[in-house]
Amino acid sequence: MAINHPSFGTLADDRILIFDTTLRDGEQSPGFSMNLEEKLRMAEALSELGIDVMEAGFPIASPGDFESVQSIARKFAKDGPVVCGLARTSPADILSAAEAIAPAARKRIHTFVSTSPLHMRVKLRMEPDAVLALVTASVTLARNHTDDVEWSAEDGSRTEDEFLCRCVEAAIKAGATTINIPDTVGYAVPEDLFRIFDMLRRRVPGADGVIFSTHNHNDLGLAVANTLAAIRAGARQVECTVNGIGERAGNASLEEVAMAIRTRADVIGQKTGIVCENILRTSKLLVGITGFDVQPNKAIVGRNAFAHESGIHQDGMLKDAGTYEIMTPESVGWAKTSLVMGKHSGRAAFRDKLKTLGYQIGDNALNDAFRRFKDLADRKKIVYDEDISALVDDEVLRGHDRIKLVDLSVSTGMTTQPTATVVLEVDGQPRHGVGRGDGAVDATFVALREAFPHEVELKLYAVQAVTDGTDAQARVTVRLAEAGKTVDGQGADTDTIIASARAYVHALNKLLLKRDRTAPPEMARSA
Ligand SMILES: CC(=O)SCCNC(=O)CCNC(=O)[C@H](O)C(C)(C)COP(=O)(O)OP(=O)(O)OC[C@H]1O[C@@H](n2cnc3c(N)ncnc32)[C@H](O)[C@@H]1OP(=O)(O)O
Ligand SMILES: CC(C)C(=O)C(=O)O
Ligand SMILES: [Mg+2]
Repeated sequence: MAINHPSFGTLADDRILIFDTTLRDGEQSPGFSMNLEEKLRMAEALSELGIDVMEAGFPIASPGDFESVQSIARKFAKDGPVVCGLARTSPADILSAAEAIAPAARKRIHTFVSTSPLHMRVKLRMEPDAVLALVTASVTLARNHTDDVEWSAEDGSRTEDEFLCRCVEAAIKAGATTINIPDTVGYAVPEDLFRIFDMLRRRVPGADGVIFSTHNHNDLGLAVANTLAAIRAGARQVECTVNGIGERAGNASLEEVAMAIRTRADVIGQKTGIVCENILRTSKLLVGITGFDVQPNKAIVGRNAFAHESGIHQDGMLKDAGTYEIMTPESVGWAKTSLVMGKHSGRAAFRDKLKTLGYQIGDNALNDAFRRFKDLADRKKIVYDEDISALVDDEVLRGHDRIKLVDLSVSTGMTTQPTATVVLEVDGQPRHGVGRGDGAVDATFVALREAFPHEVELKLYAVQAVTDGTDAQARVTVRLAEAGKTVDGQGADTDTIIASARAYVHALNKLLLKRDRTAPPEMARSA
């Protein structure tokens, strides 16, 4: 049945209201406090995200909280989401909330009290009848200040059915327009949520004229599942936070709830007003403000949420993204799917990556490059595009080399003279060389000269890290000069000495090519 609500008018049967409490319950996460300017920026982003109600804070909690709620209310003085302030049952709380939200075009007071036996006995130290009286008094007072009043049964999921029904009935009679049943301690399972909402909607007089709301904490990792169960039982408002932040293990995450509703509309049959394309940037804004990143595997907004590393998945993705993606990354604000290159990647993804990096290489070169890529991926946690470019440049450049570096070992230390042993293949024949030097690189170059005797001048030796981190590849440039001809050789590897040897051998090959072009054939092929 369509509900007529003071802030939303007639609410369509298939519309779920998103009540965002990032600025209130979310801010209750240890270390997540935001200052006024940060809250205003978040408020702007949340409004652009299309939330329906913004719980802007708990005005009685501190002068700072009061000021932020009031400033947010001023920001939405003409239009925007419903601005909500939280209040306990005491008149001081309710009056403070009323004053703070007053400037907003649409405003809500959210008043709550615990209804579970444990909370009433030990926390409030009150008899149930006294709590019931507070429900009526607090909602009545709140209604004197705004038509839009939400009442919450704190620890509602651990409240006895009979008493919960009496409290909800009292709140409705006193004028509450939204009834929220929180799973305050994240104890419930989806079956509990379905049962509670179904029970309340069937048993409480006046239940069909109000919006039921669900507010779930994630202590058992069930906040989103519980939220969906409540929707199935008729809840029309969902309380959630960006990135799922909130008290202890957090609240139901806004992005997960919104995308579950959208992606599984076939089962859930509802929709929200969330502008899903804005999800990622809102999440990133919160991360920037609080300094707390989301875990990489976080659904929707984690950096791996649309990243594929394993070869079989990457192959499927290249054939049809539907094979491994249930929603598009673009639909929540990501630029595109990322095929992450790592040790689980296969040839299909590697070929595709080369294509996007602008390489066109034949099958043999591709196979050689792929072998080196797998070897690199075994040694390096993340293989970046720059690593692949360095590796392919290295491989392509070596395609027709007469001299190939087959093996290199170096021993060095503070009290031993560095010694290098190299194995080369020159025109298909193995050559060995051993060299000692001032350092490991020097010894390597001496060993190379022994394996392939030549007279050249070393003009430049430069090392550069391809990416960050101690496992980054080094890109080495070696400049050699011979008889007025100068060549640059490049080599890349996670080991600087190997990269240096590769660069030297590359430069030597270039010199041989130059000799080939200028000398008669019989001379050119001699070392
Ligand atoms: C489930 C939730 O998320 S509820 C919201 C939780 N958020 C916060 O608590 C953040 C902001 N809180 C605060 O800044 C402070 O706790 C304040 C300003 C609200 C209160 O501070 P204080 O007056 O020093 O009280 P204190 O925090 O020590 O204890 C809370 C009091 O509120 C009472 N209380 C708790 N809930 C309610 C309620 N819904 N209605 C009336 N009283 C309540 C407690 O019984 C306790 O009263 P007591 O001091 O008589 O035992
Ligand atoms: C104040 C209420 C709604 C709350 O945050 C909870 O019970 O978790
Ligand atoms: Mg909460």
